[in-house]
Amino acid sequence: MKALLTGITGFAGSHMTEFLLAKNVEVIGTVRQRSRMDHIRHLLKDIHLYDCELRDSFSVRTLIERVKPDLIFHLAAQSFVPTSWNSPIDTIQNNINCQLNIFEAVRRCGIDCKIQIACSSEVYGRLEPHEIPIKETNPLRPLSPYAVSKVAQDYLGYQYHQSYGLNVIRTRAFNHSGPRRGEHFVTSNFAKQIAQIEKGKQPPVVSVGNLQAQRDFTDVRDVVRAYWLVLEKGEPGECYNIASGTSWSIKEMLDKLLALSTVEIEIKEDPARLRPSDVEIWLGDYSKLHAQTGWRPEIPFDQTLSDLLNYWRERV
Ligand SMILES: Nc1nc2c(ncn2[C@@H]2O[C@H](COP(=O)(O)OP(=O)(O)O[C@H]3O[C@H](CO)[C@@H](O)[C@H](O)[C@@H]3O)[C@@H](O)[C@H]2O)c(=O)[nH]1
Repeated sequence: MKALLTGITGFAGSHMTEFLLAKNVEVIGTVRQRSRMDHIRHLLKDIHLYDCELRDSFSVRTLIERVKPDLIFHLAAQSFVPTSWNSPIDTIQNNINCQLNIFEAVRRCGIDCKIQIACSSEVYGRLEPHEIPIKETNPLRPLSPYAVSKVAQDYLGYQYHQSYGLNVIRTRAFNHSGPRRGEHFVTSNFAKQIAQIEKGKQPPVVSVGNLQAQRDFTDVRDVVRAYWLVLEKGEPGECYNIASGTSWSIKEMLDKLLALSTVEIEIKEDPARLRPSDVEIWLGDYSKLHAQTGWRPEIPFDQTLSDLLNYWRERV
């Protein structure tokens, strides 16, 4: 079986690759000139990489026609919410165009494959108190340009299934973390700062943004297992939440990281880290995914944070 991964050099992509190789799936990934290989260097001898600019329809079509994948995991995206405030058009164009190029290539080449698209809990946006925990049936009220791009990706997945019968499954992952998490995301950012403080490379002060927000964190290794299971057992055209079903405030998450450290650390709010609007609470209901595939989260959040902090301790 052949799997094509976009975003293979990224955080989720590298974990997805490890998962697929352990299942003896042939892994093919798309890269660009400027892609950094750090996360997949240890896997290079076991995978095939193709230069492909996903925003270019011709490149994507050529690749898909040549590879004829059985499975596509579409993980590439501009995924950092604050970047989408600074340059909304880039996030919107990038996230929508790349996915459309994949869909059009599969459709026009008549390739029979299953496609997982990485949508997001961000599609839900503003919530009413009675809507928690969040089900897939919840209204979508996106609160950032990034979230709007994910709504578009999500609905295009639905529409291509309805219109053309494309075998698309939409996953709405809530926050996820673990080793290799990009340093701009909150868990990784705090863990890296703590690791730097421990080594005396930063004064003993952690800079933070909004600590009141609550997030539902799942380990990335559980998330990629869900990505696999939805293609194996999920219903084409459907969407599935991937969540832990537990919510932590960002302050609670920071306290957990600080408790893993041996040094005294102060906390300081940095106004530049606050956002024009921030989703107050994520708490996902993953019962639909569980009923369809048997998935449930296995790795406790404390383990995720400990693995992440150790990851940074080895790198700073
Ligand atoms: N990044 C960051 N976030 C901070 C900080 N301090 C507080 N926060 C708060 O921590 C929360 C999480 O921020 P991120 O880690 O940047 O993630 P996100 O905006 O929730 O988005 C992530 O999860 C989505 C799924 O729910 C993903 O779709 C998205 O790509 C991303 O992975 C937000 O409420 C943010 O305001 C900080 O210093 N840095």
